[in-house]
Amino acid sequence: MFGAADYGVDIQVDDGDTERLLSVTPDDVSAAESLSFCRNVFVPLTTACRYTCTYCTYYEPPGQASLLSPAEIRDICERGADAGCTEALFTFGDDPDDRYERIHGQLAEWGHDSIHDYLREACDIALDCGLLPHSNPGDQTREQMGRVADLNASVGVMLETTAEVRAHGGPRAKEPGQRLATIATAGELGVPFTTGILVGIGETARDRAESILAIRELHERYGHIQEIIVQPVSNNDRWQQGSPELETLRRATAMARAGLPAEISVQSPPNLAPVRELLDCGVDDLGGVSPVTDDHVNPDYAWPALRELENIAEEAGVPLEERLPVQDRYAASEWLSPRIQSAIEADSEAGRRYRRVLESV
Ligand SMILES: O=c1nc2n(C[C@H](O)[C@H](O)[C@H](O)CO)c3cc(O)ccc3cc-2c(=O)[nH]1
Ligand SMILES: C[C@H]1O[C@@H](n2cnc3c(N)ncnc32)[C@H](O)[C@@H]1O
Ligand code: MET
Ligand code: SF4
Repeated sequence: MFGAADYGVDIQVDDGDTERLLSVTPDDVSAAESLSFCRNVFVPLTTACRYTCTYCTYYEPPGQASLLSPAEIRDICERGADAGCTEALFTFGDDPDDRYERIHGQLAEWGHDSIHDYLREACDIALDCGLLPHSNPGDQTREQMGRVADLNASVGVMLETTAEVRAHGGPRAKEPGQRLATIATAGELGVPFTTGILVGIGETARDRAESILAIRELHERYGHIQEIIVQPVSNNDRWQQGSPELETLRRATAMARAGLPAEISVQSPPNLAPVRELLDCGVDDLGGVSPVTDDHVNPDYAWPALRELENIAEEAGVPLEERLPVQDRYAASEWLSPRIQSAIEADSEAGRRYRRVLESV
């Protein structure tokens, strides 16, 4: 349990008063009544990336970066569909800049003038294989997101933090302003959205509170945030500064739960976080878990088997529920394009699989 600690963070407001904007006490947060997860395949479209985040081993420099071919995308998606998955997760490097001539040349050869134009084809392949696309291409302009919105069940980008941190520094720095703009764009376009905070990259507790409040504000404006991931940064060959302490993660998770409306799920990734020790802080989702592919962003951290997720839920005394990459409350409304809606409703093997997942909860 929480102990006596007050999880609050003082935020100094403009007029000089100190206001407790995000003050969390044990009474504000309790364990969720169920745990959900989504069966997915991870499709790493390209390892090219305009940024160089210091904790990330995913991106590769221009001479080495790769691009999956349409045949490779289809192969991953078919394996996913065969394993009962419902989601194709397109997570890849942020919009490769002009240093990546080779990648742009390859895209041009395949008839695409941008990575988003190619993502559109990739989503089409996933749908054709019976998977619902969830794309996480990092920062996007309105035009880029608009290019792929109708072929995605949901879209996501980790806010990570509103703070300027050294981990994002250097000549090609990820900027919080641009991340927030991407989340706002999704709201304007009416796209169900996943975001999250990355804990332990040099941000303070106050920065985490501000990040959560920024997400809340955008959700209040657009109503499009379906879940927030509270993700601990993990050690790898490029990042050896360690992961956050359990207590830090507990505070961050509790703060997310208490600071956001109940309809927003709080996700803890079971391959990166000690989920069992976070459940009483309000976690209700275990995110996308793959029976088929690695977590290509954190390849040293294997997905737990379904049996392990069942154990976690059983020990907590709550049901484990499979979900689609879009939350039920967006599923049958104006939030989804006709193409995605008809994929869910289709009288096909995939449509029946989606409805089984929807009806199981
Ligand atoms: O398998 C993963 N899924 C990741 N997901 C997918 C997530 O686990 C769920 O599959 C989605 O929430 C859709 O239901 C992300 C989704 C986002 O929108 C933003 C970031 C991530 C990060 C990961 C990730 O590192 N690994
Ligand atoms: C897919 C998401 O994974 C996160 N990400 C990138 N590198 C790491 C790491 N070492 N540990 C945890 N998360 C990471 C980024 O925030 C990205 O948005
Ligand atoms: C591989 S990282 C995930 C997608 C994107 N490059 C981001 O940082 O948000
Ligand atoms: S975390 Fe995403 S944006 Fe940062 S370097 Fe890795 S792939 Fe690029």
